[in-house]
Amino acid sequence: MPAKNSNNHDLNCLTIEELERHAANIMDKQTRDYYNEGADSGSTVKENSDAFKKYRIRPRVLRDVSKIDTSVPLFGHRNSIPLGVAPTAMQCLAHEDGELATARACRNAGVVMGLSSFATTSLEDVAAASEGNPNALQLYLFEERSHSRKLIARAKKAGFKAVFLTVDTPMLGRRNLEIRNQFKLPGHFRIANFTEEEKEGNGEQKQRPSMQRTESAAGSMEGEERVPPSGPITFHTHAANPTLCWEKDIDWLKQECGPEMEVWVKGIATAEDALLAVHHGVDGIVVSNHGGRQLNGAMATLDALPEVVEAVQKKIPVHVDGGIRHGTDVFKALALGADFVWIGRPVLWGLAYKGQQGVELCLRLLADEIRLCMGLAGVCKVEDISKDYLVKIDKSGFVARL
Ligand SMILES: Cc1cc2nc3c(=O)[nH]c(=O)nc-3n(C[C@H](O)[C@H](O)[C@H](O)COP(=O)(O)O)c2cc1C
Ligand SMILES: CC(C)CC(=O)C(=O)O
Repeated sequence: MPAKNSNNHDLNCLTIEELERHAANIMDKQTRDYYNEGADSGSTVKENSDAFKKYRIRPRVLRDVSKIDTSVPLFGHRNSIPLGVAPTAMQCLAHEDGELATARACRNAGVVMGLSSFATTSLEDVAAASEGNPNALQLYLFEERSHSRKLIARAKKAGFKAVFLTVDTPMLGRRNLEIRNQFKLPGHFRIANFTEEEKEGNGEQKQRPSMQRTESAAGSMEGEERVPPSGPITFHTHAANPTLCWEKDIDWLKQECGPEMEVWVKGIATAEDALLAVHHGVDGIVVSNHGGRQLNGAMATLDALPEVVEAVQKKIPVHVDGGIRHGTDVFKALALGADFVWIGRPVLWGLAYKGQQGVELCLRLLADEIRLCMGLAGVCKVEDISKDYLVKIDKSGFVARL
């Protein structure tokens, strides 16, 4: 069978599920387990995807859908689809070109890229590869402020449009395969945004930034005085920061980012926190449970979305991620009030499958599905997608209008 047909389809890979299967065969076990697993039993990873099945689309017909515009405004640009690439750490594990491949694919697709603080490519190199396509820097705000301050200043200088503060990691979730595999970043890779800190070394920082899980990720024991992490910047010592709080940290971050970069919070799951986010003047919210990698047993993000949308009352944009694998999933999330969605693992699968080409394929599959879904549902513009286009099906099969 030819690998491509006249529509330029990759005949071996026509869906995100197929991409996942190809990637699983290509990645080594350590990487596959690290990328794909969730916390504890992994039930939240599954529920994030399953939540979409509770909704069905109510298509409208005879509406002239010959001109469909899938683009949306974001960070002063037009994003070609209402979807962005969520920040995921250490992309060089999937493919040697890592974050550079993702940045180039995003640039070619006109899709925003979120870059993890714990990337294997520096933010300056990613910005250069993006050639003006907008990026957001995901931030793990360290207790040791000077490192974060430097990173923010570098992102500003490199032209990043926003900082996404991850707020669902006061401690790191327990990922059992990661522990069992004694997962660590192979020696030839770098946590590229912190190599300067490593060189500067303060005596305790002679080792290079490592990725080995340590028990300090769980925070201090009751009665023990908490000592901020020192030594090499590892994700297990520095990504989790149990001291983060609204009062102390959000104002500080807004001040550091200044007018040049928006400040978003990633990892909101309740109306209460959404209201606090609005109160503290952040520029936007991402409803997320970290792809089920943090609190297993948390609500699926699609289930958390309506209360956040209701609380925010359109005062700031609400985005969502978690389990999005089809164009129809994007449509459903938007119909429930999200302004935009982000995808995490599918991009890693694309990278593993064929590097930049694989990420382009991933984005193209979803872009095609979004357009097709809009056309078949009778919607020409993204802003016209509303809850009128959805019904919810409960366990007994009862169909309810929203
Ligand atoms: C392997 C992996 C690494 C991740 N790294 C980060 C990270 O460094 N920072 C962060 O805020 N979220 C991180 N995430 C979470 C994603 O940004 C996103 O919330 C999640 O992947 C969305 O769910 P999905 O993978 O089902 O699309 C990571 C997710 C995965 C799967
Ligand atoms: C640097 C990390 C903590 C990456 C992450 O967020 C994850 O593995 O889920």
